[in-house]
Amino acid sequence: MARITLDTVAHAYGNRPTAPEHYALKPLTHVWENGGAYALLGPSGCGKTTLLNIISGLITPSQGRVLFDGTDVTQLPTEARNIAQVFQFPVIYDTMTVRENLAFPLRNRGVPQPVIDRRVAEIAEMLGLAETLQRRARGLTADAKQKISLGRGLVRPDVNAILFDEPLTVIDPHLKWQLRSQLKRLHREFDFTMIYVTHDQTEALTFADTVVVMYEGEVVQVGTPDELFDRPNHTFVGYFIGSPGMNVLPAEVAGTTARVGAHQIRLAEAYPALGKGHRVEIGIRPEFVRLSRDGDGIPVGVTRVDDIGRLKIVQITLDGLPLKLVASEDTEIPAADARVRFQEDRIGVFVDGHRVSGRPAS
Ligand SMILES: Nc1ncnc2c1ncn2[C@@H]1O[C@H](COP(=O)(O)OP(=O)(O)OP(=O)(O)O)[C@@H](O)[C@H]1O
Repeated sequence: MARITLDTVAHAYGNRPTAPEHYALKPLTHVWENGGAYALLGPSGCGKTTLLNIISGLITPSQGRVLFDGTDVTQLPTEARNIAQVFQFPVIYDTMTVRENLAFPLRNRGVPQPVIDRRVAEIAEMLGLAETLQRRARGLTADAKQKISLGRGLVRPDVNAILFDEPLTVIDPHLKWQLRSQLKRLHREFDFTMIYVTHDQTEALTFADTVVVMYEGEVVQVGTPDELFDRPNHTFVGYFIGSPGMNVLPAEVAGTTARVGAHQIRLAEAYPALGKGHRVEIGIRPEFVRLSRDGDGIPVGVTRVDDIGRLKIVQITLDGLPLKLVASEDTEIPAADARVRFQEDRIGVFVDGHRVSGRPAS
């Protein structure tokens, strides 16, 4: 296991990057702590695989350094980094048995046979492959083949890190849930440094202790699932994490007031006058928008109500701007003259997508 440091690492696939948008990965400094369970989360094309490949050595970054426990490995190939990788699609030997496939990474390193046998049995048991150990991989289902791939990634106990690139994409949804929990358990048991790439927030939030959120080649926030929910640093994080995502409204902000259309919304903190050539927005999660009962609050139109069991998701418009709120199942949703309140201390202020901090209101 190793502590992996990325020191102002950036990457452009073209030869002569001249503008920030030429970079698939914009400059990033980050430390992946020894034994951490990380998810790298973001939409398609945001640079997740590029970042993972820089760590594994499949890509040499255009700039910056990669350090494993303080040693510069930037120019070292994958084989020299002692990293295990699991890809989206099975990487296995079809003509070998399941046992031979699982044993391969250990045999390759000259691990003694009794240790191989023990470790293969342990991993096979954990992944539900014990019954198929004698079978050739060729005839197995896509699910089973990907499980073998996972097993090959997990079988070596001495790796610096295990990198997973969307490893459950081809797996049946029922099995997905099960495998995710098993990976989590395995992390607790063996304390591997694991980095798990996904564009699925459920997958990221259930697997990881720390989630690294990427957007357009940039890491926009690193935090625990709770931090990402409670205090998104970027409107994208607010929108991407949570279901439904955070409401984002264009606003004019000065002092403790946000003006949205014709309405004034009180903020818990004070801000200097923001704007002038920048995009100013406020963000509030649907969980913190409440229907007002006392005839006070901001008038909204209700456009749709979805019952999702114990909760209702209510779609509303505020001066034509679409918004969502979450209410409990027994909440009466008024057909007309609805008004809402925003929970002040849950409103974030964002300039050009990035959260800005206010000062305590006097
Ligand atoms: N070999 C390459 N040559 C040129 N551009 C590339 C190459 N690989 C990736 N890119 C570009 O770099 C950007 C980031 O791609 P990357 O594969 O890292 O994103 P991702 O978040 O992993 O996406 P996905 O989830 O779709 O795999 C994209 O714009 C992509 O088109």
